[in-house]
Amino acid sequence: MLAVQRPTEVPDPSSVPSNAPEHCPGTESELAGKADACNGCANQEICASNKPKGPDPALPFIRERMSTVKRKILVLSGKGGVGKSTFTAQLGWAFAADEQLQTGIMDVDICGPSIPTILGIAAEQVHSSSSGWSPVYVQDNLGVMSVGFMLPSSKDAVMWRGPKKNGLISQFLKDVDWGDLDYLVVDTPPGTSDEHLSIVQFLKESGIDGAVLITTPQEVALQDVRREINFCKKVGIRVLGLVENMSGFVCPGCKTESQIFKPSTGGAKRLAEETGVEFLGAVPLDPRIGKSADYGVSFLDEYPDSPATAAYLDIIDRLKHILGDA
Ligand SMILES: Nc1ncnc2c1ncn2[C@@H]1O[C@H](COP(=O)(O)OP(=O)(O)OP(=O)(O)O)[C@@H](O)[C@H]1O
Repeated sequence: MLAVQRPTEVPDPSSVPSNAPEHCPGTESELAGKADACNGCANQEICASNKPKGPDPALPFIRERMSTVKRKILVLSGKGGVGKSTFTAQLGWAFAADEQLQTGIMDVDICGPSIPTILGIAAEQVHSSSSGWSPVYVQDNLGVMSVGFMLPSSKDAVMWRGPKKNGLISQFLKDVDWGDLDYLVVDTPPGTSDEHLSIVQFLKESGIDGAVLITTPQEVALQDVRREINFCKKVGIRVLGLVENMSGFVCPGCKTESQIFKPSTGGAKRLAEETGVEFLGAVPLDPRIGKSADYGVSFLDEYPDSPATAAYLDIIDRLKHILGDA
């Protein structure tokens, strides 16, 4: 009779993928891919491959690189297309509006890296030197590293499996010469996938200050954001707050606000109250946000008097307070 292989130790939560079966031993365990619980799991083949177990050799280099970064913030969303990259870009621009602050944006949305386009640097290339890869600079104090810079064309999608994504994220964290940064904002893919687990695993020692969660008011998006909140709890990331995006339409002519995506269940504010998460604020739907992103210009600078700019700045202010930076 075959011996039943059950993990005897509690796995590190950051090594348990979100789609893992019950009793998953964790990707770092000696039993990864080989325990009974692994049978039928989508990740079994990767886990059972002979990749060396134990601490990743990149960790000391990442720790060294990250030692000059004061704050590391993740931007997460349950669903795609809710405005996560747009928010990341506005956050970067708003931080960089203070000339004293150095900000970096790391775009690990491997399937849809839109940050270079939104920031108007899609045609740029990454250069490497003896001290590592240089970020592409939007302005002196706002640097960007994105998988988008590695693609032959912005239309090319990357279809990489877990280990390759893991390798790229490790390289972004250890080989990019960010220099001294006040803020490193990480734009992640929607949902909770390999990229999220990699980030958590690689930054565990250096510390993540927290995550900002983006959603739209619809119930389908809110349901998915609940999963993100649970993920953050599971892997021990502080949720800095929840942002509701595209939360009402302000007519540029008459300034009347109408609810395009009417929340049927109380929206993000109610969800925040229910889950004990801070509600950071709501950004209205404004077609000029999409236009600014297409032209790669800062919406905050282009439309300083718009309700959406006021909302973004309010949210960012609140975020700074929560971080203890204001
Ligand atoms: N408040 C807003 N008003 C109007 N348009 C918006 C707003 N926020 C974002 N958008 C537009 O919505 C679209 C999706 O935004 P974005 O790419 O930031 O979403 P995302 O969540 O990062 O998507 P993905 O997960 O697919 O990368 C873009 O065209 C963007 O310009």
